[in-house]
Amino acid sequence: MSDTLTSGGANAGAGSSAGISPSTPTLTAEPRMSVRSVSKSYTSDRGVVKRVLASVSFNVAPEEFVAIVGPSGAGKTTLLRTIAGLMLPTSGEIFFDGDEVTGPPERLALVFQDYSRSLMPWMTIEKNVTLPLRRKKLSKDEQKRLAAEALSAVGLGDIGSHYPWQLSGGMQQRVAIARAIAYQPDALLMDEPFASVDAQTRSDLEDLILALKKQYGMTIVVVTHDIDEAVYMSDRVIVLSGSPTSVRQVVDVKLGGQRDQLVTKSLPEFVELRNTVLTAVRRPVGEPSP
Ligand SMILES: Nc1ncnc2c1ncn2[C@@H]1O[C@H](COP(=O)(O)OP(=O)(O)OP(=O)(O)O)[C@@H](O)[C@H]1O
Repeated sequence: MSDTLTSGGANAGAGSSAGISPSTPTLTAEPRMSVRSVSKSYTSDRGVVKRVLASVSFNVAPEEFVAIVGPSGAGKTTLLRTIAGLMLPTSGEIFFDGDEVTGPPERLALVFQDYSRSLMPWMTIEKNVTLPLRRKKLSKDEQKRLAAEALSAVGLGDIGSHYPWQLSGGMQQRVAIARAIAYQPDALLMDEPFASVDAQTRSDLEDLILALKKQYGMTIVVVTHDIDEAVYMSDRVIVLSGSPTSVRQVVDVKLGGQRDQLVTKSLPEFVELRNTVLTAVRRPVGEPSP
């Protein structure tokens, strides 16, 4: 285990409040995503400027699973939306496969927490899943094939003709995941994807995402409030400081590729990693990391 900043080339933003020194990138391959000194401020109608991100820097390697955690209101969603190209940074740059992100990259898909707002209630499940595929200009048959394959991959093979409101919350979130998978993205960004489902469904969806990641070889970045979830699912956990946010600490999660809800979470290494992440999240501003 390491709680330093060397893995995957992640580093603390300049002037990190935790006083962590920048790391030496260790990646050999070109990163899938590179967040370089990204700052983001919002300006209110009355001209008040609020700085939310303060020089955030880290890389994400191809097929890596990175979890982002941090205090409430730190700017996690802002960071994810900026990486997704849904808004531009105030300063700094984001690269996806070496190209600067100036809008949503085509090979990237998003899953948000609120499935009830991300699925179109008047469309069948099949139509919801094929919706983003229109961007790819595929034939109708190919769209249907990809939708059927993705729905089957999330365990919902036979509900293409149903409507979202006929499904449980967990099933709707599976549909949102299927929609992302059908798009065959290289990378998946997820913002609190399991926050609105019950505990059992949550662990099922965590395992589903891990299985899909293996199957499709995706790079995944997830924002979560759940420290156990962050450690259980990821290869690295990036801990953000309070707003204005920078990278406070990066924790390598060396638990191997095979995760199991009972076995993995009972390992002493898991407990130690969870404590390391929790301590980093709770550390008061200005207090250096151990
Ligand atoms: N579009 C916006 N305009 C102005 N301020 C915003 C906007 N979006 C977010 N903010 C502010 O930026 C700060 C960070 O918000 P953000 O949602 O990114 O944090 P978060 O870490 O994801 O929060 P949470 O942990 O509660 O989900 C908050 O103070 C929020 O009010």
